[in-house]
Amino acid sequence: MDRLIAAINATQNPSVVGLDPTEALVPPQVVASFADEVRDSVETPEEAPAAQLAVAYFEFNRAIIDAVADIVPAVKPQIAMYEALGPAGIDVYTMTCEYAKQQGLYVLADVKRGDIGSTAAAYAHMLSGVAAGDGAYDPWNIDAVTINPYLGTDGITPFVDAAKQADKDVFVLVRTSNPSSSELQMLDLADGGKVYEHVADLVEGWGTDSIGAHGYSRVGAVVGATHPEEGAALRARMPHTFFLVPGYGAQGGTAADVRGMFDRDGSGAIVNSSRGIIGAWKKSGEWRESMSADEALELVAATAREAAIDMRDNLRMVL
Ligand SMILES: O=c1ccn([C@@H]2O[C@H](COP(=O)(O)O)[C@@H](O)[C@H]2O)c(=O)[nH]1
Repeated sequence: MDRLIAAINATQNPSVVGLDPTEALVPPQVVASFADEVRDSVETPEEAPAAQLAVAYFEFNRAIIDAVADIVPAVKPQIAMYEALGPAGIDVYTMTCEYAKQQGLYVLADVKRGDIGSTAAAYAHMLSGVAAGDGAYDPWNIDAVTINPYLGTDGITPFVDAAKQADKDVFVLVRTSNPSSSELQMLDLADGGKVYEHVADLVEGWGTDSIGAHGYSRVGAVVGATHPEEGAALRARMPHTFFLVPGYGAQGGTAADVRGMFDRDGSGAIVNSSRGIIGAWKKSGEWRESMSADEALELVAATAREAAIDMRDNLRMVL
């Protein structure tokens, strides 16, 4: 976690931009501008719409990354949006991660893996790469992954081991931001605690032997901005666990809501916003159907930067 904390300190900005493109979030003229190029490159006509969207996602992401790389420490590409497009989407996912790394950003792959140990070990190669001669082939260019703890310790250990080996990090779901999260996470345990509190204790334990120079381990926790009281209680309960805090903006979380998830020094957490930043162009009222694709991308970039600066300034105000 030390590299992430150093990047946060360098930008004085504990926020991460979520790269979650969807067809509705990319200006239509940007998608349309790739029609000819894609028609000539696909093997079957059926592949064309997904391939066209995938190329558009990359240009959209690139415009956003260029617009925010000097003011944010990290990006969080959400793999679901890319997987939905098949192989072309996966290619664009890896291209996006690589491009973000080249711009000096910490790349947090939101992939929410979780499986039995042997399969988790395969998934964990996303962090460690695969053996190639004397070295390793690492096509993903990421710094961290999100993981789901439902399968317990043997589903987590391969990721923690791979993170140690590759000097990377993991973030485990503890108290998620979604409305139904309480169905499981708030269940009472026989000893009087809640399920999410037990998961929190496991996560703190999984990190004990990887505590870095800033006092936080490689094993972080996902704690939703939509649960301010529980988030603050978790901060006290998990002194060595860095938090990834989604749910800011589009899901209703505010800077005041996340204040308690930071430590006394204003460290210990990074807050994500995806739609609030990458979809800011739609709310600006400045988009016109008559714009060219380049003009639309300029609007995307300018509004994303503005939204990222607003978020940074709002967080700074409460820290
Ligand atoms: O508890 C969780 C865990 C993950 N997420 C992910 O974060 C982003 C949030 O997107 P917004 O557009 O800012 O709402 C998205 O990728 C989720 O899958 C989460 O929201 N809550």
